[in-house]
Amino acid sequence: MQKVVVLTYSMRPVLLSGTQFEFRTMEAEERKRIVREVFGDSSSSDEEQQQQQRRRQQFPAIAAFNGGNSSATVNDCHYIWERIKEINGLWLCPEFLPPEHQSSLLRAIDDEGWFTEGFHNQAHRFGDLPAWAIKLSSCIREAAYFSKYVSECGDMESWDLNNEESCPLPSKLLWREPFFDQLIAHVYQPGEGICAHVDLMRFEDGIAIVSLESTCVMHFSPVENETCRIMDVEIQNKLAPMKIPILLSPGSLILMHGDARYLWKHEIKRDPGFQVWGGQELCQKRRTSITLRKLCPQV
Ligand SMILES: O=C(O)CCC(=O)C(=O)O
Ligand SMILES: [Fe+2]
Repeated sequence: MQKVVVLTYSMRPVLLSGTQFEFRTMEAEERKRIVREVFGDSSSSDEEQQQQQRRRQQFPAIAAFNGGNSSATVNDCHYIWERIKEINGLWLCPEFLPPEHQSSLLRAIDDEGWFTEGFHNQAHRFGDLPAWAIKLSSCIREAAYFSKYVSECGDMESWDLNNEESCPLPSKLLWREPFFDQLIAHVYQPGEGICAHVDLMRFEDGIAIVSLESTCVMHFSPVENETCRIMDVEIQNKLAPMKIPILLSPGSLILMHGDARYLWKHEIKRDPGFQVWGGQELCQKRRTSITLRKLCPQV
């Protein structure tokens, strides 16, 4: 029997078609050393190509999404993220899924038959996620791992393993298993949205939202708390209208953790006058979104 040792972040021995896979846990330092060994510290363009090839082999989720066609890898294994500077823990990847992946995702949702009755606009799934959602989760993990972002001074930066703030998700969330075990698919007709809320506390930190079809603006506003109540009126007035707009285009992904998940509400208001970007009212069509979260362990 062939025996393969896979270094991973959690202990999961499994047996797959005659091959025994033994998963061994790695400590953070060892992980860093291996990542350095595999990807190297510095790179010429040749080396960079080889690195990308190796990464593709290691993280085949994107390729698998498109029937094994590895040429479909987004941004050649580097995902460009925007850190929303006003909100700690909020990251946007505007071009997460290329159009062909968006279409296959919409087809997969359609095939589930959740929305065949026109009046259904939300479907929840707990526990074992459908195969397409598991692939999507892997793509999200890949995107968070192979991230580049535009720094304050406008330079393109890569994730610095020693600086969690430069990564769209802290490693303890990025490498948890399962990454997600709950999903909601929403379908919004023009004019429909979702009121301001913080996601329920029964879900862990680290939430992903993938947007499909019509572009929309999601607004983030701070949760009112004791500090707000005791602040003087002038400060309150300054804070009250504070709404941070984020443009969610088709194929985009947002990741929320920490403050963004617990201290800010998010909402989509599609009444006239609220869906404005660059001074222009957005044209509204049907919008679909997929929210992925992990349930807190039951006590
Ligand atoms: O549709 C969206 O983009 C937001 C969904 C959302 O906030 C949720 O499912 O909790
Ligand atoms: Fe939400």
